[in-house]
Amino acid sequence: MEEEEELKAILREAFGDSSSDSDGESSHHRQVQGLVNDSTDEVVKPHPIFGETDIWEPITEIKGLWICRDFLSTDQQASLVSALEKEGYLAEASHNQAMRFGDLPSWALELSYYIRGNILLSGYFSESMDLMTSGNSKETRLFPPELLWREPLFNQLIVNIYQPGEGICAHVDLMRFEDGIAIISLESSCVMHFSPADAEISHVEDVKKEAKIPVLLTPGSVVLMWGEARYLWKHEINRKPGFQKWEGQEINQKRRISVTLRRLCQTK
Ligand SMILES: O=C(O)CCC(=O)C(=O)O
Ligand SMILES: [Fe+2]
Repeated sequence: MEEEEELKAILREAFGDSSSDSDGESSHHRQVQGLVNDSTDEVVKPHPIFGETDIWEPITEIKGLWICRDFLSTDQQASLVSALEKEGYLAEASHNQAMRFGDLPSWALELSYYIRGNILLSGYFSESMDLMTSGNSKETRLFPPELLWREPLFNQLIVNIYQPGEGICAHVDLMRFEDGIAIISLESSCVMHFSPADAEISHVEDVKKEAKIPVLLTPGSVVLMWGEARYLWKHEINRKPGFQKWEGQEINQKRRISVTLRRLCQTK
């Protein structure tokens, strides 16, 4: 029971108090309310809120790298693409990139709430391991609480639009961004490769300098990158012919859109 009270408080914190919210009819509020059985006031194990499943998979070779493949349902992906379209992000035909700092548009705030909520819920309802608590070793944690509870969770976004054949070179995200980055994928699937960042190679145990770890980014998925994954590994997407293979099959490439959410380091 105590845990249930705690969970309710956390959900209220993550999503706002729906009873006192003028926007009480918005879908995520309704869904969150659905976690508490009105007649018994008991917390029920939820239907996944944001997609078919809300399972977070660790990429076991890389500490701090997680993916939730069904983060956004097909409908939610379509709504996000049309929000981007309406705001002019998709206007250019060629590869382009649009950045926003500070006050994020409402769809990006909603994505942030979804990410926080989804992390919290999977931690609470995971039977095999508690993904959130400090009792867990740092390496197996989904996302450290100090990152999860910062306000705002994210204050910068990049929308990348890639035409078939276009990708992004191997890089570590700039140090002006804090730890804890989320990447949402839309439209075409693609393989993102992770390789050790040379300068830091000695810090990554048991990993060969040439290691290249492929991760399949499916539409509607979200990737979380923190700690070693964020600082000690480069990530890249090479969509030149021959590089986008998954389980021996070349991926049929279409336009791909990604939304990257980050937080700028505070300036003194
Ligand atoms: O498009 C992606 O999935 C990754 C984008 C990225 O790595 C970046 O903008 O730093
Ligand atoms: Fe990046």
